[in-house]
Amino acid sequence: MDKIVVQGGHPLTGTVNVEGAKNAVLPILAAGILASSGQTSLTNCPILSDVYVMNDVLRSLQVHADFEEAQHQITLDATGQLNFEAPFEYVSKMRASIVVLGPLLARLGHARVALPGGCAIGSRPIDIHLRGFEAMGAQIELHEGYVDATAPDGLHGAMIYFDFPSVGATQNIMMAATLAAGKTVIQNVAREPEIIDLAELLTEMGAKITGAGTDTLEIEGVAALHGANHRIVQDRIEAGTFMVAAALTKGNVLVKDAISNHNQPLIAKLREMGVTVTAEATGLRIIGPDELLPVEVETAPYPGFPTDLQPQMTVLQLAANGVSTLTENVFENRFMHLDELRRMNAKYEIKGDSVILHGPTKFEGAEVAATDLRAASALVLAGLVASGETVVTNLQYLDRGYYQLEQKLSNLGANVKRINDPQD
Ligand SMILES: CC(=O)N[C@H]1[C@@H](OP(=O)(O)OP(=O)(O)OC[C@H]2O[C@@H](n3ccc(=O)[nH]c3=O)[C@H](O)[C@@H]2O)O[C@H](CO)[C@@H](O)[C@@H]1O
Ligand SMILES: C=C(OP(=O)(O)O)C(=O)O
Repeated sequence: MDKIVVQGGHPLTGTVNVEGAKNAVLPILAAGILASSGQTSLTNCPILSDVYVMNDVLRSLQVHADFEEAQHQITLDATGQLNFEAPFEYVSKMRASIVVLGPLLARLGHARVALPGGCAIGSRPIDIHLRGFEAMGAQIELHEGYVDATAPDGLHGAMIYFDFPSVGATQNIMMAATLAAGKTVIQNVAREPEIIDLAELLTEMGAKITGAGTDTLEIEGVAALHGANHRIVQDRIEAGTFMVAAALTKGNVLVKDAISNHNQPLIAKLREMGVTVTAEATGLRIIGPDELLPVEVETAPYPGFPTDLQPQMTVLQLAANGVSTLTENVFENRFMHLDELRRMNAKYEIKGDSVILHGPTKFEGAEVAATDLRAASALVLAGLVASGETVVTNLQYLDRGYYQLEQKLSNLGANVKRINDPQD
């Protein structure tokens, strides 16, 4: 099993590159299913285990998926006879594979997709997705662990209101609506940059979509979509992770190509904590202060503070000089990294959805295990400022969303190594 070993105490300096966004490329790969003619060519694709899993899901559906890693390019061909079933074997490896349901149903009139389970951060139901498909005329049955969705006469446009601006439901229903008969209006949708990226790809494929990035989407169905070329948007969560790391280590880092508009809530909180954040021509420069100030943070759907930066942010708050709070409003169980940080000398109390974090923490190196993707990066970050050696295990989570994190951090001057220990 691989481990990351960090010797703390080195400020980060230099320039770091950011990959294409995991959360953009996954639904965009699923959108490739919709192209009944031509190939879809995607550039700036990140080399992540989740991307390999999504390619395998597509291949199980008879979509040809070719990943040229050296070019960060994936070419999809969905022009052949497609299979309508995404089996448990693949879906169980990655929740996000549920976004193939909308494209399959729209293209084939039938989709059978294994029900994704919950995960460490929450139970993550898909009721909003399913109510959306039903409003568009689909019949949904749940049996033997599968969602069976049929619309033999095709989907029709509908007025849909989401109880919560779910990212995945917005993507799934938007994709299904591109080929539905008539107009679909979806209110209270997610506004994340990854939704805009997907809408841009779909538009390049011939879809008629307005309102991406606002709380209402309008989609006029078309008869067919074709392949297109698209560059995946930069990963704002990876960028944000490096921004936090720079601030934490009193570093001076240029996060290349980071899009400041996509990380406004983080930038605002970093500035409140005394961090210098400057937009430069080629990215965002982060300079950490000698003393971090405590701050209150609440996660919320975009444009609120992203839940996917919450674990990393708690590390920064624990390092701040005073008492900070963090309220997690998106997932019901996303504080598991704190149990591990406690082993590194963190002091905190959880009260319902909030945690009170007592800084300043003198982090002490320890052996800690990641419980999910962002917990993994948060533990590596804590190691950067801990005394002695920190060993982070369960790196299968890290590999879902970070490409060569240890390499990028050591290029910035950190003492971080990834080692393979065959004894484990
Ligand atoms: C691959 C991907 O893009 N993943 C992101 C996506 O996940 P994902 O699309 O799964 O997140 P959602 O926005 O759907 O979920 C947010 C909340 O809504 C709840 N919910 C969602 C759907 C539903 O039908 N019913 C329901 O109750 C979930 O349990 C959760 O508590 O957005 C999350 C919220 O920003 C991010 O943390 C994930 O990194
Ligand atoms: C929670 C995340 O991803 P997923 O929805 O794929 O589990 C994440 O990227 O932090």
